[in-house]
Amino acid sequence: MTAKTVSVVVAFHSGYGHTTRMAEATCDGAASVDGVAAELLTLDELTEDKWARLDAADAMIFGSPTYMGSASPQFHTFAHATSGRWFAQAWKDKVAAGFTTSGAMSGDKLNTLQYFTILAAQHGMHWVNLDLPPGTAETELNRLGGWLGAMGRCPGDQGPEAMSEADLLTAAHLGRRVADHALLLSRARLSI
Ligand SMILES: Cc1cc2nc3c(=O)[nH]c(=O)nc-3n(C[C@H](O)[C@H](O)[C@H](O)COP(=O)(O)O)c2cc1C
Repeated sequence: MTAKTVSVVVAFHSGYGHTTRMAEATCDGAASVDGVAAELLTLDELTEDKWARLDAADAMIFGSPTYMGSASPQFHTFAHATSGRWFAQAWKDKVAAGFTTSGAMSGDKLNTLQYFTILAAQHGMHWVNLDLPPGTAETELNRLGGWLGAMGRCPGDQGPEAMSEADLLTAAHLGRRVADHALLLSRARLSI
């Protein structure tokens, strides 16, 4: 039996490029796993082709900046537009995970990640958390200490080039973890 290539789609919105950097790191992490094809999918404009790529994915990693304590309006528009797929439970048993960026240290990022988990749960998806203990130094993975997903933080007066390397490595770790889980699930299905 030939092993199937598992597909991971990083579905994200970014207003000013900070979340794009997290998305790229997440995608690179997922793509580094053998047997996995990973791609970026921006949610600014939702085309039929993008919906088809999401429908075909084994795993989706949701990404958005935290705006006003939640995901961005563009991400919310995407989430609402999935309601037809929710009605048909078309994404049931796909793997899901998420990441977000903010300007403040907390910035209420947790609320954005919780919003993603509820979206995934409504679709019957399997949420993959971040299995990293909180970092104890600015340079350590998961320095912001989240468990639900990857968090990035960049002060409001700095551009995307100032994103923390530790946060980008944390995002890459999440990408690899999601890819590993999607592979496991895919192989388990093939062996049934
Ligand atoms: C409309 C708006 C609302 C924001 N709300 C928050 C917030 O609630 N908490 C926070 O820490 N930062 C907030 N920020 C800062 C962004 O989260 C931060 O700059 C982030 O890195 C932007 O990511 P992006 O470049 O991908 O859009 C807000 C920024 C904007 C433009």
